[in-house]
Amino acid sequence: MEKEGNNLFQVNLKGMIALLSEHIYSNPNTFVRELLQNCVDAITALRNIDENYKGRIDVFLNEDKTVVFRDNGVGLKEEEVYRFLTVIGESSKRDTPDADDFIGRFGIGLLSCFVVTNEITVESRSAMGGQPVCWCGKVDGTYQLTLSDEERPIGSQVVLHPKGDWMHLFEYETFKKILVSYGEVLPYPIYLHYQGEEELVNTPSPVWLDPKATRKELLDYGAKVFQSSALDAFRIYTESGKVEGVLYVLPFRTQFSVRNSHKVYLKRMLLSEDDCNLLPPWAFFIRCLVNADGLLSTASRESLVSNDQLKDARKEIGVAIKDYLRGLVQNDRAMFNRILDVHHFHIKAIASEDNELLRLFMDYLPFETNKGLRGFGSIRSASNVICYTKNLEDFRQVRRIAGAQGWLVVNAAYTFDETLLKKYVRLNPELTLDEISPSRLLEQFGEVEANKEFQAFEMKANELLKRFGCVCRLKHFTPVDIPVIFVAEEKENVAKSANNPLAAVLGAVNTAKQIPPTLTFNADNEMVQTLLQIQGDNKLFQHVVHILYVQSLLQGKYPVNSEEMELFNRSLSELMTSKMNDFINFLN
Ligand SMILES: Nc1ncnc2c1ncn2[C@@H]1O[C@H](COP(=O)(O)OP(=O)(O)OP(=O)(O)O)[C@@H](O)[C@H]1O
Repeated sequence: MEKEGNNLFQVNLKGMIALLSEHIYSNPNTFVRELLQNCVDAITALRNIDENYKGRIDVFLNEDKTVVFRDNGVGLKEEEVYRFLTVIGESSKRDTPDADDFIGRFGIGLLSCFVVTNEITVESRSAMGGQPVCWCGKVDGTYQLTLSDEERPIGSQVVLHPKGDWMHLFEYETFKKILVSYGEVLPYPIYLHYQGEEELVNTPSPVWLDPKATRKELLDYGAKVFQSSALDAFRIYTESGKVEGVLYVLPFRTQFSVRNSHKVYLKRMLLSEDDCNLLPPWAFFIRCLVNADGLLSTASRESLVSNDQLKDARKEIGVAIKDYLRGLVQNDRAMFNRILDVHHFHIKAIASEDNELLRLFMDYLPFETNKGLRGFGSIRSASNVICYTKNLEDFRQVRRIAGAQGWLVVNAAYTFDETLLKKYVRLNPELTLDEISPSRLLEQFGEVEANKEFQAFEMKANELLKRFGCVCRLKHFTPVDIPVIFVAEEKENVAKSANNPLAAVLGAVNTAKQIPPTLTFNADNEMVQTLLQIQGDNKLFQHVVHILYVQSLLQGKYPVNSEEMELFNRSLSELMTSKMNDFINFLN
């Protein structure tokens, strides 16, 4: 039966604590971050009243296996303990005018301690007066609160009794490493106390947040932090999200799919070793070491909330990277070339979506041509007509012949290359693009005169290669040292390899032919001229045609099927045997 009125949900406190403490924080070290952060926030609250107040954090790894985080911050009064420590989700940092100054805001961070302890004790004395308080919360959801008349300094200390399973986290070296990783650049000094010794473990003013730091200082710092030196380093600052720090240019080629390691801090607390979506998707050649004072973290504090501010910050970072590259082109060409050497693929990606950078970078971008790797500047200074092939197959086929015709041909098969060429030519009307294909190339070859000898030659050669679907032609072309050239459009190329079942299927689907596979004999080549003279000797003629055919397939990197290979081997061995017999006969 339905009851009237608004009813309250019941909460299983124990389950809730387990959920929040064990599942929202994926890493057992998280409690160090949460406790440090509470210390920092408490000091910040006091500094908002007195800006000259000197905060400090002391962490004790005690002999009795207790761990203490102590701060000289604002502390808590009795009623604040009731309000903020006994209610899950309540936070003193959320609904205040200076909320933006604090790292915490969800009111659940302290619960992360329950991953490593069954009991949390908070001893505190408020800077705002009142008696010192001692609150002890247990993992079963119960707590005790006592007031004390004892003298205590202003501030708070949190005491944990680590659970057996997690004792290894409290070994000196391990614990110090965790403390340093989270607290390294927090704005107040952190002292670690162990066996009667005290050591400062952080650098409240790190060089990478110093606007006056030199390039060398930034590079040295990056090399230490990431254990890998960078090609270059430059500082950035964004209005949106107040992101400040250093971007490093990676010294090695990166894949679009590979994740690099970064360091992203939020209000000086380490947030993630991922870029947290601060970098634009094309900036894979960049590693970031940044602090964001104006962005929000998710509750697990392992990534940034994906909001408009983050989007705008990412845009500003994109602009900063482009500005940096633009500055190099104008003032430090040597560095730009070093970066291009390693990251030209990414730089091409940037130029392909930004006309201004395209104009600026294009002359320096490398393209593969039939005359080796060339900067676009050298390609366009050779001719206003930019010849290019769309795919690698076409490029392989045309490269040598085109070279002999004096053409410079760009292989635009790589990602971005064709887009870059087309965009750049659109921006520069004095240039034109000319797509070269094997069939276009064949059209350039000179016709032979229509005499009977030539026609008979073509007919006989055609007859021999008909079974491979290959047409034979006799033409004039350069260079003269090439006796034959085989040209087939890509689809033909696939269909040709009939011994491969997959190729046969594909061939059946791709029936649209552009040009038939054609073996063109060079009428200006010495061997072909000799071949023309032995048309009468059928065997010898056959062998040479077969060998030239298979050789041209191999040279053009076409697939050669087993029938073709067998023919090649047989022709070659018969030719050699007959030549040796001729020699023996000659000797006798
Ligand atoms: N060292 C401290 N000094 C003063 N107050 C503290 C201290 N530690 C905790 N508190 C109080 O306890 C509250 C709850 O702390 P808790 O760490 O659970 O959440 P939070 O810091 O407010 O938010 P978040 O969950 O985002 O970290 C705080 O809002 C603060 O009022």
